[in-house]
Amino acid sequence: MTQETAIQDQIQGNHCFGCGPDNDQGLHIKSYWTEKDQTRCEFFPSAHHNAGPAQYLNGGIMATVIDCHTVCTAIADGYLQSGRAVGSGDRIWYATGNLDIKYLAPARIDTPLILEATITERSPRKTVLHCNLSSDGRLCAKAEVIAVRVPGDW
Ligand SMILES: CCCCCCCCCCCCCCCC(=O)SCCNC(=O)CCNC(=O)[C@H](O)C(C)(C)COP(=O)(O)OP(=O)(O)OC[C@H]1O[C@@H](n2cnc3c(N)ncnc32)[C@H](O)[C@@H]1OP(=O)(O)O
Repeated sequence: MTQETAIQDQIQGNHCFGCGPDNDQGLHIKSYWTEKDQTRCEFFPSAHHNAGPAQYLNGGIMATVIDCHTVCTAIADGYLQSGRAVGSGDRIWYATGNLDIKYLAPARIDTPLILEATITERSPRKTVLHCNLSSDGRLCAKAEVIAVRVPGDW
C-alpha cells in the first residue's frame, strides 16, 4: 500500500505549522501509507530546532511532528473510510484531542527522524493512533494520540 503523493499534498488549504504546505515558515512534514493502517514520515531537523544542548532536537518539535503525522493519518483514513479520495469533496478534518508522549532518548539534530504511525482504533468520532519516533536506529519517543473529528469549518 505505498503511494507517491504525500497525504499532505492531497489536502488543499492547510496552513498548519507542522504539516501545512501553505505555511511558509512551517516544518512541511510528508506522510505516506506503507501498509494498511500504517504510515511513515521522514523528517530532517534544521539546525535551529535544537534543545538546550546544540546537538539534540527540541522536544516540542518532536511533539509537533508526531502530532501532525498522526492527525494527518487520521484525516486520510477518514476519507478512505468514506470511500473517497483524500482531499475530495467536503472537508474531513480531525483535531488533536490528546497527545501522550514518552521521551525515551535524545534525538540528534543532524540525523533524520523516522516516524511510524499505526491506527489502533477508529469510530465515527475519533481515531486512536500509536506512533514511534526513531533516530539513528534508536527509539527516541513513543506516543498515543487521539484524533477527534471536527466540523469542516473548524
Ligand atoms: C480553507 C481549507 C482548509 C483545509 C485545511 C485542512 C487541514 C488538514 C490538516 C490539518 C492537520 C492538523 C494537524 C495538527 C492538529 C492540531 O494541532 S489541532 C489543534 C490542537 N487541538 C485543539 O485545539 C483541539 C481543542 N479541543 C476541541 O476542539 C474539542 O475539545 C475536541 C478535541 C474537538 C473534542 O470535542 P468534543 O465535542 O468534546 O468531542 P466529543 O464529541 O465529546 O468526543 C468525541 C470522542 O472523542 C473523545 N475525546 C474528546 N476529547 C478528548 C480528549 N481531549 N482526550 C481524549 N478523548 C477525547 C471523547 O471521549 C469521544 O470518544 P467516544 O465517546 O466517541 O469514544
